[in-house]
Amino acid sequence: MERYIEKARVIMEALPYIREFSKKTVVIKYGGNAMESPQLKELVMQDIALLKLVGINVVIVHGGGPAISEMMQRLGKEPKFVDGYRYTDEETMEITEMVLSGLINKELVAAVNAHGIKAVGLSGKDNRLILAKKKGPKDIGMVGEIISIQPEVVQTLIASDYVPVISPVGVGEDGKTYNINADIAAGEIAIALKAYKLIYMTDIRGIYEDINDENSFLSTVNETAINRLKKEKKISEGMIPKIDSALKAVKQGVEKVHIIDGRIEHSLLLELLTDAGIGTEIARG
Ligand SMILES: Nc1ncnc2c1ncn2[C@@H]1O[C@H](COP(=O)(O)OP(=O)(O)O)[C@@H](O)[C@H]1O
Ligand SMILES: CC(=O)N[C@@H](CCC(=O)OP(=O)(O)O)C(=O)O
Repeated sequence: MERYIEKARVIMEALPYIREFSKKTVVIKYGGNAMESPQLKELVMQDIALLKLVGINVVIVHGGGPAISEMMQRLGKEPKFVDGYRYTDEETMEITEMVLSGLINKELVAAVNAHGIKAVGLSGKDNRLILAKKKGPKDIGMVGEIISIQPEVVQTLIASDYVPVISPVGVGEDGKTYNINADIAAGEIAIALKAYKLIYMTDIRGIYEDINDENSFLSTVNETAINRLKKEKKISEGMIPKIDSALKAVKQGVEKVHIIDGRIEHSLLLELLTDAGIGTEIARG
């Protein structure tokens, strides 16, 4: 009997967290690297179903960098990155839109639906959710910088109990299609929705002072620490847009921002509904 009571205790550990998060909006940035294993992906979908069923307004913003690179290679194109952004010529933009707004977006929607949860896929083009312009100052092709987020369509879906699943492809005033870094899209969408929490699921435990030293893990960083880490060039590649957008979100009112390891089984449940603080918290101040 004690064994069963212990299980009940574990479930009860979630009660204060369910109370805290119920009816609140939580934006989850689901990175391409954390999508690579089909088994893990299924566990992520289970977590999302549970979070939705306990009353959390889950919004998914997905990436898919590795899948875009793979498709480019299949089509004989070599992926190139500049400061963590994909060099996006016209053809790469077409491939990016097909992979992100087509394959990945629809696959995620179907996977959430398979758990009996209502989900609808959108890209930044739907009702001009992500209005963008060409990013400067370097010419990296059709990479976009966000001008504004028009969150009405997402708010409408949330109000009707859907999980919105968003692909980070933006549209310009010029009608052109822009490739937006998914971390930046997630941060801006969280701000526009006045989300309570923003979680970046990635392929590393969180932020390290020294990426080669397991003992240098940082469970919390604030603006001062982030500025120092950047100045000392301790943050590189894909972590740069993540940390920049995370900090911006914290400064613009998102209550809690976390970077977690999407390779850990049930990382979302651990982060949201248990006492186990996994990952790095981006703190205010
Ligand atoms: N100081 C740091 N701490 C942790 N990760 C870092 C750091 N600097 C750079 N990185 C890199 O950032 C990567 C995560 O970003 P990215 O590859 O863009 O992931 P995702 O596809 O999930 O957005 C890590 O795998 C790591 O190689
Ligand atoms: C401009 C730019 O770099 N866009 C990204 C969009 C996808 C993305 O960000 O995916 P991850 O989160 O999986 O890295 C790209 O083309 O890879």
